[in-house]
Amino acid sequence: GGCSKSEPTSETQANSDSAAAPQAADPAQKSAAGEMPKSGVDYHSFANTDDYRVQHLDLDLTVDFSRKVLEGEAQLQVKRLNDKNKPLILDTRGLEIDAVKAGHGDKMEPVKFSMGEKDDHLGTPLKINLPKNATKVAIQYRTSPDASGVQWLEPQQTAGKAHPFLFTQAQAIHARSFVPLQDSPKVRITYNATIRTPKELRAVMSANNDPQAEKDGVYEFEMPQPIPSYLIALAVGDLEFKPMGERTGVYAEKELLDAAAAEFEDTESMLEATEEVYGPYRWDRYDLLILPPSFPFGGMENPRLSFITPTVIAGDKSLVALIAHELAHSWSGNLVTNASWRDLWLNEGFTTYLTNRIMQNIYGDERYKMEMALGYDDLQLDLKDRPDIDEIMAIDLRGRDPDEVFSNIPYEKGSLFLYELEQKIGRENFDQFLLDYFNNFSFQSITTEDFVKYLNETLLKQYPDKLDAERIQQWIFEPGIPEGAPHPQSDAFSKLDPVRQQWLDGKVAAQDIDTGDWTFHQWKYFLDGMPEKLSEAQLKELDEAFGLTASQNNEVAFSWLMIAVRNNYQPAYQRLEQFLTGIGRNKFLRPLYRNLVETGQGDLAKRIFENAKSGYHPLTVKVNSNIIYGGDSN
Ligand SMILES: CC/C=C\C/C=C\C[C@@H](O)/C=C/C=C/C=C\[C@@H](O)CCCC(=O)O
Ligand SMILES: [Zn+2]
Repeated sequence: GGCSKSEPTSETQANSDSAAAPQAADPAQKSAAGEMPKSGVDYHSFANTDDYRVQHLDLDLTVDFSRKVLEGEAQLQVKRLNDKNKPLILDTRGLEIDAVKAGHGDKMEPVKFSMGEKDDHLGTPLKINLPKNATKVAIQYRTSPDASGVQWLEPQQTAGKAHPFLFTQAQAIHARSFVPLQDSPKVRITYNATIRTPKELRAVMSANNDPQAEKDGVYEFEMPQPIPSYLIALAVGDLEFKPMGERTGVYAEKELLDAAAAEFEDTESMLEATEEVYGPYRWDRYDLLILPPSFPFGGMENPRLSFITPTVIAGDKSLVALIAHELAHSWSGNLVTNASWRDLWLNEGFTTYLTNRIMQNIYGDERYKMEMALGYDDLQLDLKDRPDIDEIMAIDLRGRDPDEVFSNIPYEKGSLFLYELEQKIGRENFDQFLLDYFNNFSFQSITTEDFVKYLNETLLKQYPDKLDAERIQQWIFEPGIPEGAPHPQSDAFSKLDPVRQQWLDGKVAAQDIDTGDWTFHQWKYFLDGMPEKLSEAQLKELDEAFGLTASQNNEVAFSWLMIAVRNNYQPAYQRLEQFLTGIGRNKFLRPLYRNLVETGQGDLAKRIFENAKSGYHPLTVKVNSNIIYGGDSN
C-alpha cells in the first residue's frame, strides 16, 4: 500500500518566502497519517511551479573528461504566473553555482541566490530573487564528478577501448544533477544546446541530431517540442551512424554498428505500423543510440534518440521488444506524460500495451502471446516477491526514492488493465479511444485523476453496459489483480509444461528434448518454471545438454544464473561473476544480488559488487548497494 512517510507538499517547500534559503524537505513534517497524496502535486521537486513556469532552456556546456565535469551556462526563459514576486526555486543536485543573472532581452543583471538544505532524495533547492520584469535567468555552474544522472566511462569500459564515453540518465529525478531547472514531469520545455567536446568525439542529444555534423568539437542541438526534464539526454563518445530506414538509424561505436543496424532493422516498420493506428509520429526522426554495457536499463525513451543497452543485440532479433517499447513511448510517455512519478503507470502501462501490439503487428500472433504471457508472469513475480513495492498503479511515492520503488507493476498491471478494456469493448473501438486520447492530451502532462475523468467522459459513457467505474477504480487504486482479469496464455509455452515435468520425473533425458525451434521466450519459460530446488545432477544435466552457463543470450543467461544461485551450482559461478561485472543493467543485477543475499551468499555478493562497482552507473551502485548492505528501504 501507499507509503505514509511523506515529504511536505511542494507548496510547503516551494512557497517558502522567508528571507532564508528554502527549507529542504523536512522528513519530520509527516502529512496526516493516511492522507492521500494530492493529485498534481509533485513531491519530488522543490520547484514552485505554481508561481513560475520555465518554458525554454538554452544550454551551453563544455565536457571535461579529465575533471569529469560538465560546465557552462543554463539560460532559462521563465513565465511568471502571478504577481506575488516570490523567489524562483529550482531543483539541483551536486551543482556548483558560480553566478546567477536575471533580466530580459540583453539586459541581464547579477541577482541574489542561495542554496537550501540538501535532501537525501531530492537534492538541493536553488532560490533566486528575480526582478519583477525578469523573463530570463542565466546560471553559470558545473556538475559534480559523481553527478547521479551522469556516467563517465573510461576507454576500457567501451567497445573500442580507445576513447572515454559519457551519457546521462535523467529519469526519474536526475536531470537536476546536470542542469538547474524545474525537474518535474508536469513542466514541459523546449531546449537548444551547444555542447563542446574533445575533437575526436561526437555529442548526441534527445534533439535534432545531425549524423553529417562535422566532428569539430562543437555540436548544436534543438528540441522544438516541449518535453519534461527527465527526457533531456546527452551522450558523448566515439560514435558513428548507420541509417536503417527513412526516419530511423543507429548511432554506436563502430565495433557495434553493423550488428546493431541488423538487429534493429525492423524499427522503421515498427514506426510505420504504430503511427497507422495511434496517430502521426510527432518527433521527426527516431534513431537509436547503443550505449556501453554499464547502461543501467534496457532502454530509455529519450525523444528522437532512444538510448539502448547492447545486451539486446542477440543476433536473432529475440530481444527487440525493447525497441518496440522505447518507440511506443513516442506516444505514451513522451507525447502524453505522467504529471508526477505517482502516475508512472500512464507512461509505462500504456507503453507496455502498445509494445505488445507492435510485436503482434510485426512478428505475428504467437510472438504476441508469448510476450504477453511473459509479462503476466513478471507481474505475478513482483506481486509475490516484492511486498515492499505497492501493488497499486498510482503509487504513493511521498518520501521515497523513485529508483528504489521501480518494478514491473506499473508496466504489467497497467498493460493488463488496458488489455481488459480492449477485450470488453473490442480492439477497433479501443484503438479509436487510444488515438483520441493521444490527440486530446498531446504534449500535455496529466495525472491519474485526469485519465479517470477522461475515461468517464468517453468509454464509460459510450459503453455503460460493458465497463464498470468501480472496477476501474479497483484496478488503479487497490492492491492485487481484480477477480476475473485476463490471464494471457501461449500454446508455445503450454506445451513446455509437460516436457519440463517429464524431465523432472526422470522420464526423459535433457539431451533427448527437441529444443530446435525454441525462441528465447520459450527458454525463459522453461527455465523460470523450474522448481525452487534442483539436485546437482539435474543442474549438471541441464547445463551439459543446453550449454546454459555459456549462453550468449543475456535473458537466457539471467534465467539460468537465477537457478544456479539458488542452488549454489558452482560451475556457473565464474559466468555469474563475469555477468554481474560486465553488465550494468539493473533488470538483471538487482534480482541476482538479491538472490545471493537471500540465499546466504551475501559475502560473495559484496566481493563481486566491490570489484565491479567502479564500472557501474551511480544509480546501479545505489540500488544494489542498498540490496547488499541493507540501505534505504524507503
Ligand atoms: C513507481 C516508481 C516511480 C517512478 C520511477 C521512475 C523511474 C525510475 C528510474 O530508476 C528510471 C527508470 C528507467 C527505466 C527505463 C527503462 C525501462 O522502461 C525498462 C527497465 C527494465 C529493463 O532494463 O528492461
Ligand atoms: Zn518504458
